[in-house]
Amino acid sequence: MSDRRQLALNLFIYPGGHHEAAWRYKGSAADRVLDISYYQELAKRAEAHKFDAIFFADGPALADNVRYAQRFRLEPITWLSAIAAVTSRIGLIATASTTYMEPYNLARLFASLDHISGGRAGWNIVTTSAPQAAQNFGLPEHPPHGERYERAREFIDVVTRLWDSWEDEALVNDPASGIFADTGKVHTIDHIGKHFRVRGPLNISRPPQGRPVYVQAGSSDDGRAFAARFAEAIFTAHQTLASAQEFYTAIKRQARVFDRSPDQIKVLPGISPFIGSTQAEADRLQDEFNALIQPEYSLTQLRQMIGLDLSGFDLDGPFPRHLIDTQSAQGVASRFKLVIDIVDRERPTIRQLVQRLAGARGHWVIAGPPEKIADNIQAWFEGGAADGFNVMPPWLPGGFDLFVEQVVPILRKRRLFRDDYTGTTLRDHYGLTRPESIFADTIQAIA
Ligand SMILES: Cc1cc2nc3c(=O)[nH]c(=O)nc-3n(C[C@H](O)[C@H](O)[C@H](O)COP(=O)(O)O)c2cc1C
Repeated sequence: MSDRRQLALNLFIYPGGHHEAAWRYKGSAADRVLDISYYQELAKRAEAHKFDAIFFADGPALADNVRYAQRFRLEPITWLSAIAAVTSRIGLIATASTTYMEPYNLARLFASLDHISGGRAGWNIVTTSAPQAAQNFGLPEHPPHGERYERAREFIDVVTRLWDSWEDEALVNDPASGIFADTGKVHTIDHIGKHFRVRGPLNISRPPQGRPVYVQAGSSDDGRAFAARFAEAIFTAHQTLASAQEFYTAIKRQARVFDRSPDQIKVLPGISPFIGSTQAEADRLQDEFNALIQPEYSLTQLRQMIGLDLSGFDLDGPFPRHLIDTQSAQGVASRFKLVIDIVDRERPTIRQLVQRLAGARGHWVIAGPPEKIADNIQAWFEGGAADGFNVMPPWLPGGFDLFVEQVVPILRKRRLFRDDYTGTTLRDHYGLTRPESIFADTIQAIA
């Protein structure tokens, strides 16, 4: 075991891969999009290479561009439960929405996943970026950005206390004495707030990790403040080292305001690598993917990111910067800023912009030989920009195989990534402490 600071590496799984045309690429597993054995194999492979976790994104609505891409997926907790059964060490991170879930339901689901997996669950806390979800939940419209985060803060408070509602020693389960639970250690939470009224306690004992790992993925001002206060791992998208450094420094500084130790927050940007034995080969591979892009799909993606419909515009004409309303970033504020930064920095044509974003929806796409990928990972890791990465293969499974076979050994040789697991839970892998129940040592309990 190395005494050097170690990278955290997650495999972020999109069914066919992260490039928007991945499912059309000859090597992708497009026909296995609903085949659980495919995902079990991927997770086992990530575990064999000692990855920290696998991660599934999610939203409770059908994407409106499903005509052109594999934009649907299994429900993440169900999905990860089936994966938990065939793995033993790898962390399992599922996305679930604070805007479109109830805290009691969510607390049960994640407590169950943590029990089923022996302490490997993580919750990617999102306020949901897809506005069309509102119509599936009887709401006239997607709540505004600030309101979603306000609800999210109350939501976190409720689920935290539900997970804590059983103290660690509350489960006795002793047939000889006939005592199943020490009810002096099982607490109601009696929450009455603006958004929720929840009595508690939870109907299952405390999760093995105490609480699942809190992951957060919003990078707007509200999102950052939320992350600094609650998140233990942060997923984020950056195009440049400078932007990632700014984010990293600001988040760790903000965390101190909440009396939190900066090393209890792992900042994990996305990286989508096209790997070739030479730069020319990697570039060719990326070109092959870009040739499969369908502009109709790309323009819908762009509209979702920046609220601008460019259908009918000349793809090879300049991007019409003057049409952007910088005040209108209601959906995904951070992704909006990222796209505008690319436009201002590179002055691309519309086609060049959509190709930039096709790789991984605004995440960092890098093409090159394995050493170049490893050098860049090391530069971000040692340059105050990242504690690790969400690895986002352009296509699956081949794009992941290349990464673990060619890049991971270099990282290991440089003693930047573990040779083996040293613990069993996701908290162990990330080096996070296990929180005590907030009810520990209190005497108030259920009657
Ligand atoms: C790696 C990564 C994964 C994300 N996954 C999801 C997701 O699964 N569902 C979702 O609604 N938003 C997802 N997001 C978006 C954010 O969680 C957040 O909802 C969105 O960015 C709006 O917040 P913001 O304006 O603070 O950025 C993801 C973001 C990143 C960086």
